Amino acid sequence: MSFLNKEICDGDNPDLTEERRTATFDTDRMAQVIYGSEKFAARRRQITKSISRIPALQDTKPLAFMTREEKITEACRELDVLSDHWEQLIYVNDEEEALHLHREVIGMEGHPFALHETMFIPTLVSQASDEQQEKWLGRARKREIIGCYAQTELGHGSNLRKLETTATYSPSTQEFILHTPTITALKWWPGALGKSSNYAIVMADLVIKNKSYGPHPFIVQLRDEKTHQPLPGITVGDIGPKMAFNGADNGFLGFDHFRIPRGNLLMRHNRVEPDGSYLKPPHAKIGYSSMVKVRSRMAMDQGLFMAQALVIAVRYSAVRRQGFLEDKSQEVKVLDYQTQQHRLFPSIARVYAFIFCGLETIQLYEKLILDVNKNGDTSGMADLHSLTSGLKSVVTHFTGQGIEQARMACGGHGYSMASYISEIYGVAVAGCTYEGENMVMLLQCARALVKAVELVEEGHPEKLSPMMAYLTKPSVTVDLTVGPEAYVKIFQLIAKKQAFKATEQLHKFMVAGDSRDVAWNKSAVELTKASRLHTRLYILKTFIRRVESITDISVKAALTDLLNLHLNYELLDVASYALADGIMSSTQMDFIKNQLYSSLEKIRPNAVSLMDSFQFSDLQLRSVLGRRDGHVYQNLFEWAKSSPLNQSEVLPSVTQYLKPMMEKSKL
Ligand SMILES: CC/C=C\C/C=C\C/C=C\CCCC(=O)SCCNC(=O)CCNC(=O)[C@H](O)C(C)(C)COP(=O)(O)OP(=O)(O)OC[C@H]1O[C@@H](n2cnc3c(N)ncnc32)[C@H](O)[C@@H]1OP(=O)(O)O
Ligand SMILES: Cc1cc2nc3c(=O)[nH]c(=O)nc-3n(C[C@H](O)[C@H](O)[C@H](O)COP(=O)(O)OP(=O)(O)OC[C@H]3O[C@@H](n4cnc5c(N)ncnc54)[C@H](O)[C@@H]3O)c2cc1C
Repeated sequence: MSFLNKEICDGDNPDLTEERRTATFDTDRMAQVIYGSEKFAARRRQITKSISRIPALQDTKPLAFMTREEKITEACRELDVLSDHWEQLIYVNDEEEALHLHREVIGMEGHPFALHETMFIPTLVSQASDEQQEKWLGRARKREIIGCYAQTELGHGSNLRKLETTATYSPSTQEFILHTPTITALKWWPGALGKSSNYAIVMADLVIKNKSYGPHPFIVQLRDEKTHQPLPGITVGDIGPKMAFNGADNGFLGFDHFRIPRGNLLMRHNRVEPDGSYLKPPHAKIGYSSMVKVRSRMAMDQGLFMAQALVIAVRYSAVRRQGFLEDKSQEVKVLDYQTQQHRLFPSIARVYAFIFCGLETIQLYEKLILDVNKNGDTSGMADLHSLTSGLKSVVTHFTGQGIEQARMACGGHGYSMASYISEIYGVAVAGCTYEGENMVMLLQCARALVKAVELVEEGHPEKLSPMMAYLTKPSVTVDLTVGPEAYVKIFQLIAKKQAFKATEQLHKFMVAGDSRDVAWNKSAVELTKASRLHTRLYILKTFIRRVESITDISVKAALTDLLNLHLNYELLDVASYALADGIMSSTQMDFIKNQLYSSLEKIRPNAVSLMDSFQFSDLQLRSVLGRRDGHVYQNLFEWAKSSPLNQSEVLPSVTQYLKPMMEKSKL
């Protein structure tokens, strides 16, 4: 059976058209699975179409040829155009639609509202009291003010307990005095802080009567709403160019005894009364919820980053012809090489796997905030924290690897900014650092794992959360031909063994006299390994669950091929653990390899459509190499001709330096 990939156009490169015609599923139906519902997949297409009808958002100068200032100005111009059309384009206050709109129009290099949407508003939603929401949330949602999230300092990012910015309460004036006591206390890194934001959520150490209560969120006005000048007592600016994200003004911020009213401490969960008495929150880490929010989105967002790189690499691989197989009269598409498939297809599988996890964790966060805000129920916080800590670390690491492979899969043209892959890479790998450095977050996940192992060892397996239940599973011999569940069983055994080994090592050091912290550090590499395996098991199980739930037969069949590839690739990747512990035999290893190679062949005819299903417009992709029409050579030549260097035949640098130098050499 052949399904028409909906947007086949007569003028497209025939090599791509051929790929689209031979797909075995409908890309609109696949988009419904990717984006979680028929309704949202259709809304995305509708929004993309509406954007394409706004001339001021088309044909912008390529970002690769712009300076940082030009990028920032261009993002602001686009935001201004969008604000004139906002209500016609999306349902106001729909976060997913707003994200899609921004991704499409402004792209991934950053913009003044990036942190406003992802952290400033969510912090007001989760941390501000009803009265405070009344005062600020409406204004923020209407975009009358621009906010950011200022937590990290020059000297500390990971260890929040050592943040140095203080918010000292003065009962006589009922104000907090914000102060930056040292250079290392300067806020450093917050996105959109440098030049765009006029408000910030500032995380500062709450001090009352000389007692420190740890980091708390405050809403702080930074700039005059009319003039945009920094308020007296505030030093603020941009931290300079970065590896990527250069359309964003990540900033620094210092306070010189800057006073804010008592009502600016966000007080949904804790309070400071006028006399300075402090009311504790229901959970010590509730003030960290905005970080958990972003982490809960990261599997989805990183999946979409990797998807963009793979759309480019897979389309290009289907039009790039080089070398011969059997037929010596025509060169083959490089996508037909097994090595090219092995380079790209496991990442395609991971993209789908990450996105399915993201769909789940985004919902888990929403449920958690409802539970906390409506019923004061914080019981889900620990599990979501450990899950999202592991997940953000694993997905960002593999996304970086996948994007780099996509770049190499495009040969020389992958290295050109025309492919846009380097920018996607730069933006995506920032995720290994922001929202918790990956090692630090893997160790957070390990805390929960060790606790769970200790419960099993102490004879309390009934106290384990469902995610940890596999730690009680007995060793069994597994027949891999049975299907996905057999792979899960082996993965569970591997993950369980590593969790117990790492915990055993930790305990051994403690028994030998080390403090828990020192023993923890001596076991840290083994602990992070346990966290990775635990998280990869979760990803694998989510993938299986999602595929099982699909009703469209052809979509399910295509995703089953991808799932099989994922199962075999993941198991092969961790096979050293399984072999060392005698969980798998070398015969089983050979079986997995053969399964993997045959999965590559099965996926090959659907590769282009599996990536087309993400329905990224050319505007969003910003890749000359990955455009939907597949006319890569013409498009590359036009792009190169448009380079500012090619706008004159002889550059001033030649007239000024090279010519005189060559003349001198003649003498
Ligand atoms: C187009 C562009 C697209 C997308 C991008 C756009 C915008 C986004 C871009 C960038 C955004 C980036 C924003 C940021 O980076 S904001 C700054 C983020 N910073 C961090 O993440 C800091 C990381 N550090 C921490 O989170 C913490 O310091 C810590 C490592 C978790 C340790 O905290 P600490 O207070 O010292 O606690 P511990 O003593 O280690 O643990 C005590 C106890 O508490 C548990 N815990 C910790 N955190 C939480 C939590 N959030 N929820 C629930 N429980 C938590 C911890 O596990 C431990 O529990 P035990 O039972 O083991 O005792
Ligand atoms: C693009 C980008 C955007 C950002 N946006 C924001 C923002 O909007 N708001 C904001 O507040 N911040 C933001 N940040 C800052 C970011 O959250 C921090 O940089 C991040 O949390 C890492 O902290 P750090 O820089 O202190 O790293 P460090 O902790 O100094 O990490 C350095 C090394 O030390 C290791 N290390 C540190 N602690 C431990 C430990 N306990 N055990 C083992 N190893 C350890 C790490 O693994 C790492 O290898 C952004 C950063 C980037 C890159």
